[in-house]
Amino acid sequence: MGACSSKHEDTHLPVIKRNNCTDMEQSTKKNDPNVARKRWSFLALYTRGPAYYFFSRKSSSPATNGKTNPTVRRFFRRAFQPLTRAQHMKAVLARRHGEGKEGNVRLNKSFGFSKHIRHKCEIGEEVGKGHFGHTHRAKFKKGEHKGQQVAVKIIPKSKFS
Ligand SMILES: Nc1ncnc2c1ncn2[C@@H]1O[C@H](COP(=O)(O)OP(=O)(O)OP(=O)(O)O)[C@@H](O)[C@H]1O
Repeated sequence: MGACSSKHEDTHLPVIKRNNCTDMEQSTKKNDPNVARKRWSFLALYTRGPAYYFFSRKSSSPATNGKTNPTVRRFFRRAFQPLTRAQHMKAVLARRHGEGKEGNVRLNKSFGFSKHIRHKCEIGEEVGKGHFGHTHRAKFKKGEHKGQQVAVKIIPKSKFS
């Protein structure tokens, strides 16, 4: 009827009319999202799951009333706290010694020399610096290694806590 008008009538092109609308109008109605939504609204199963709202950044859950949940975001942004220097050192040593698979690893402090190393060695100048300590040139004063030049790495006790 009068509600459906077409440009084709002006240009005298053949127009096939069906249900008072042209084919062109039928196709535009098909592409209209409102029409499509109405048509499929009876399917209650066609809804987004909670995982969609949980993981998508742009959309927000209807439960939060359009507002984002900062706690959830913060949780996902930083899943693990960064290791402290001591924890890092423990992890490195555990990996080096092939431990860590059991879970609870204890740091082995039985290596190296006691604080009386200066009685045994003559400690010279610093030759380098590592992550955890500094390395010095040293020479044994007594014992089976007397006269031998070595490099001694000094790790402060604070790094072991
Ligand atoms: N035997 C050596 N002779 C000469 N220089 C050395 C010797 N051992 C270490 N150094 C010097 O000391 C620096 C630091 O050595 P270190 O072993 O502490 O390094 P690192 O393993 O990287 O340290 P970290 O394990 O603490 O991260 C080296 O870069 C090197 O220049």
